[in-house]
Amino acid sequence: MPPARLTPRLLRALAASHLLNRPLTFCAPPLTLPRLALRSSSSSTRWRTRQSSDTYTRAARTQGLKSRAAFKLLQLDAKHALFAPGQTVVDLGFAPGSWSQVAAEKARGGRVVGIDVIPAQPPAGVSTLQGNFLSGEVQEMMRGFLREGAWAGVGEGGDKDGEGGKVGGKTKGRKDERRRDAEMGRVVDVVLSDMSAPWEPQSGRWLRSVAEPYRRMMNTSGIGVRDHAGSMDLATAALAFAFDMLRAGGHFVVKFYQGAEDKVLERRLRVLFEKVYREKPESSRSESKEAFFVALRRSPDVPRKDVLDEEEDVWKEDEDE
Ligand SMILES: C[S@@+](CC[C@H](N)C(=O)[O-])C[C@H]1O[C@@H](n2cnc3c(N)ncnc32)[C@H](O)[C@@H]1O
Repeated sequence: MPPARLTPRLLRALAASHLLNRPLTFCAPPLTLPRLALRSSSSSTRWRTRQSSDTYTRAARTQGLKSRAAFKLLQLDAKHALFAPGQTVVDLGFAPGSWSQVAAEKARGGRVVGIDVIPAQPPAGVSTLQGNFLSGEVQEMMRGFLREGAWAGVGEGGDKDGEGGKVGGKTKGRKDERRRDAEMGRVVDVVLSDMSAPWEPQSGRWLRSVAEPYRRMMNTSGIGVRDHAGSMDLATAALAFAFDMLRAGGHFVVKFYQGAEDKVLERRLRVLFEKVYREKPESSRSESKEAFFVALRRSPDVPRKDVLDEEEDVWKEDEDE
C-alpha cells in the first residue's frame, strides 16, 4: 500500500480517529525499501540473535503476547497483586502492547487506556492514543478521555463500590473517599509506565520492516547517564499524572534506569504511597540497568507540593505559553 499523502482533510480525519481510537497506520513506512537498507548493523544482528534464543521471547510468541515485556508485568503482578476485575488502567508507552494485553485480561470488565508516541495496533479491548506523553495538549486529551463518563452513577445515591445501603465504619469511609476522588477527577486504579526502553515485537508489519523504526527510535543510547536522566524525566511526568489521576488506594508501576537520581524518585513515591518496592523481575535482562518501582496504595490527602515541584507540571506548560 503506498503511503498516504497528508492533506488537510486527511489530517482532520486522523485527528478524529485519535478520539475514536482507531489505529493510525498512516505513519507506517512503505514495506518496500531500497536494497541498501537491508544491510543490518552488527548491534541489530546481535539483538536478533539474542531475541531468537531467549526463553521469554519464545514464550511470548507461543502465548500470543506482543512482546517478552509482558512477563515483567506478570511477574510484578504475581508478587504484588496489582490488578482486579473492573479496574481502569492506564498504560504509558504501551507499544507494542504486551502490558496492555496483560492489563486487559486482569482488569476484565474495566477499561485499559494506552498512549504511545509511535503508532501501534491497539490490543483487543484497549483504547489507545498516539502522541507524546510529555506534551501538555496530549495529556489534556488523555485526562479528558479518562474522566469523561467515568463517574456516572457516583454522587447522589451512587453505589460504585457495590456496597448497597451499608453505612458506618469502613464502608462509609470508603464511600467518602470515592466521592472525594470523583470530585477531584481521580478516576484511575492503576497507572503503568514502561516508557523509554526498546521493545521487541513478535509480529506485525513493523517486525518485517528492515528499517526497524521502533528500535531505532526507542533504543536506549547505551550511555548510562543519558538513559538514566531520560528515564527520570519520563518517570517524573508519569508520577505527576498518577498524582492527579489515581484514586485513593490506587497503584503505580514505573520503569526507570538506575542511577544517582532514582533515590529522589523513590523518596517522592514514599510520600504518596503506603508501600514502595524497587523491583528487578527475573524476566528483565540482567545486563540492562532497567528496574521498576512498584508503589502500592495511594494515600488520599498528600499535598501536591510534597511530591512534585511546580516546574514539573509538564502537562500544564503548554497552557501557559
Ligand atoms: C519498552 S517500550 C514499552 C513496551 C510495552 N510495555 C509492552 O509491553 O509492549 C517503551 C515505549 O515507550 C514509548 N515512549 C517513550 N517515550 C514516550 C513519550 N514521551 N510519550 C509516549 N510514549 C513514549 C516508546 O515509543 C515505546 O514504545
